[in-house]
Amino acid sequence: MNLNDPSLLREAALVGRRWITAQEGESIPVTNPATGAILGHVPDLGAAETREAISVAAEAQKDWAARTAKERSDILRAWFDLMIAHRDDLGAILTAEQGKPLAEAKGEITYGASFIEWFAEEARRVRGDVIPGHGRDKRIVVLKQPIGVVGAITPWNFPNAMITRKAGPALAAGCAMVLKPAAQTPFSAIALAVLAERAGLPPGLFSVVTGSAAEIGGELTANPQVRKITFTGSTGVGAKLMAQSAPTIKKLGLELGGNAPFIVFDDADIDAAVEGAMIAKYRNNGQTCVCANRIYVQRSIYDAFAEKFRNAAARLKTGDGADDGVDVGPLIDEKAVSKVEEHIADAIAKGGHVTLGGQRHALGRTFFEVTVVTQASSDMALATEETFGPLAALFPFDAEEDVIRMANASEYGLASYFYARDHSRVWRVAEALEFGMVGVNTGLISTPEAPFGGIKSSGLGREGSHYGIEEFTEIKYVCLAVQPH
Ligand SMILES: NC(=O)c1ccc[n+]([C@@H]2O[C@H](COP(=O)([O-])OP(=O)(O)OC[C@H]3O[C@@H](n4cnc5c(N)ncnc54)[C@H](O)[C@@H]3O)[C@@H](O)[C@H]2O)c1
Ligand SMILES: O=C[C@H](O)CS(=O)(=O)O
Repeated sequence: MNLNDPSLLREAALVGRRWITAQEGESIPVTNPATGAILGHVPDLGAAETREAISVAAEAQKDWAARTAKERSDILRAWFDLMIAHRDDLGAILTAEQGKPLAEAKGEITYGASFIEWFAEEARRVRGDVIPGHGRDKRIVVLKQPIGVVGAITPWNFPNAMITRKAGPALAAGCAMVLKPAAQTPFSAIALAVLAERAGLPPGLFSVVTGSAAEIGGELTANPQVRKITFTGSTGVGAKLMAQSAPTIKKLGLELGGNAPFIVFDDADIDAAVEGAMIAKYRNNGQTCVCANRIYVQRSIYDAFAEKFRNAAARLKTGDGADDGVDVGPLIDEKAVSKVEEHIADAIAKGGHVTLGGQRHALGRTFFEVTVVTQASSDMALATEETFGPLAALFPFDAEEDVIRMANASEYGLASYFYARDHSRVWRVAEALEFGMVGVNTGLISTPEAPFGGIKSSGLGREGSHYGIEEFTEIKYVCLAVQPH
């Protein structure tokens, strides 16, 4: 990996005010999923270091909260500027440890940095209220105050943006954060901490603790000094962390699994729908929480859509994300490959037809062919389980009410998409879909300006938008008795 600034790839964890290097004790190798090469090592830390990070964070947060919003905003802005200035290096590190194509990785850096930029602005707009009193001698004031120390746990699929989407609002609100990144992609998180220090973020406010997920997560969820847990990852782990947080009544932010329906109605622009479905399906090799897991196409246009979609998918190039012209990288690990294989085999057994791909890629390792299955049906595993890979399943449907029922028949409620041009249908379907987010005539909806999040088993709370910073504040009601003169 050729970096302009090699110091960004640091084999160390940041625990409070001190860096602990991988050489100082037990360490964990980090590998490139495309080549299997070991990129470096990070320390294998646990509960003791997590406790230290929490304690230092609690102390540092007091002064940070006492600063003006402008002071916090200026430091966040400086962090944003450094992320953009080092975009190429951050992208190279991300591709090396996560596998996505370099262009997509650089895109994630821009997207991730935009949350720091957005919340540098929002920092100055956290407002309370003055409410008319319930008596002539009473005044009601509502204060918005930072919640305090935040525990954060993030996934490997967006190892930069899933962190900044939390750290941005938390720090802007005046909180401190102790982060456990995914074991597969720690270097992206560590590079963010290096740049945060350079931006002038006070020591102790942002820790990156690498090591045992169970031990670090156990301490974050049990320690009473941690007042909020913000988690992005699978629904199963989210539920476990929710239970672990219950004894200390922590505020929760959960960004969990999805199973997005992508619906193409007979009045849609088919070419636009194909373009949107390609993005919604194959971005990050199908490894996003908002991927189109189920593509429903109205029967009268099914064959035309299926042919166009297959031809577009066939043009995607699979390979090492560091190589030019690659559209789709490797899957993160063998477990991910097995999940895709299981969903394909199950679909075939239940009447599905593989019209493209369907096998492990000739490149070996965890590369998998871009795959399209037609004649998909609701009894297939992929209809209810998150595939998290390059498998597109096309379901035919007849009536609008049928596809709404099928789309909503899921434990998940994160993202959904549909293409239609009749404005009454657009309103009817957008209101009927039971999801936190609806893309209408677009397959890409994620942006810091909008509230990202889901309902049902897809989580609690929202990240991004002006709603996002509220998640890191507490409301305090002050009742003032004022004696008449
Ligand atoms: N809703 C969203 O915004 C969003 C975004 C990205 C990914 N996801 C979801 O994340 C999943 C894929 O990511 P993943 O495989 O990293 O998920 P995961 O739940 O396996 O891991 C997520 C994080 O939790 C940690 N973790 C795992 N077990 C833990 C435990 N017992 N205690 C504490 N921490 C623990 C992992 O080390 C990792 O850092 C998919 O379901 C995807 O939909 C959701
Ligand atoms: O995987 C889920 C992320 O939230 C993806 S994105 O925010 O849509 O880029």
